[in-house]
Amino acid sequence: MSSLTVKNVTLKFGGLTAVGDLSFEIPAGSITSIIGPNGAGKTSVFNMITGFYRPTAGQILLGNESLVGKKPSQITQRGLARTFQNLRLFPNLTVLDNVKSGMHSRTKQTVWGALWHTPAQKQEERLIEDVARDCLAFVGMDASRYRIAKNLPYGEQRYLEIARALATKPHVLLLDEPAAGLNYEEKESLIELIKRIRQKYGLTVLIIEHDMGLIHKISENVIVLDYGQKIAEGAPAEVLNHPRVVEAYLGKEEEAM
Ligand SMILES: Nc1ncnc2c1ncn2[C@@H]1O[C@H](COP(=O)(O)OP(=O)(O)OP(=O)(O)O)[C@@H](O)[C@H]1O
Repeated sequence: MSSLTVKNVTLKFGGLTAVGDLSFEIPAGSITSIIGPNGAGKTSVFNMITGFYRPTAGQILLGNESLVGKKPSQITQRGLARTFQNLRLFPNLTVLDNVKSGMHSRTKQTVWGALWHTPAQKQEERLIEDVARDCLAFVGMDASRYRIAKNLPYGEQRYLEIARALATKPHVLLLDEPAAGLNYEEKESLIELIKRIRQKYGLTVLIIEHDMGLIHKISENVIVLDYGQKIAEGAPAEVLNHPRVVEAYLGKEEEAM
């Protein structure tokens, strides 16, 4: 397993610096949260790690390998998987097909094999189905596998995105606001699920969240961004009471009032 390193990373959109000279290291096997007020640059960081945006400057490394310049699919192949703030499911496909759709960047299927249904292709399809069902069972959704994704309750759609990410067999799982829109009980189950994921798959988890209760309960390390800069990092108890962090959040609330 490899650590994930963000080194002096900057991202500019024209004159706007969304992320400025940001550095941090996520130890392999840890659960880390990235927090910060709206517009602080959290999703931009995820988008750079997963190849959706290319940093204007700096390095992003998985172990010793640079991820900068690689496409999202190449980054998935290297073992990083993510979920999105706004769900990106295929709404009209079944739950099972949604999970299988995430796995093709990790399979060896050729176009000919897929067209002619060769024995090797059939065997691979069976394997894909087994892995997809295992991941669904793990998040408690195997019984819903033939339901159409858009008909699921919102909380289950969020779990489905997690199952789809897990099916790519990642080493690093990035969750973008996984608790958004969930009620208290659903959030408590999510905390248990994330802990079980780390325990079972031994992977590194990086979470963007606004829910302080969840951050407190789950994170070993918290990184705080404001205006694209890191303003604090450390254990949740100390970071969440840090004067600059309190000021960043309260300042934003006052501006919004
Ligand atoms: N594609 C883009 N083009 C131009 N500006 C962008 C783009 N994506 C993000 N930004 C800007 O970069 C800054 C950081 O945005 P980002 O979405 O990363 O913040 P965030 O911390 O994830 O916010 P939120 O909590 O609201 O999701 C914001 O000022 C945003 O408007």
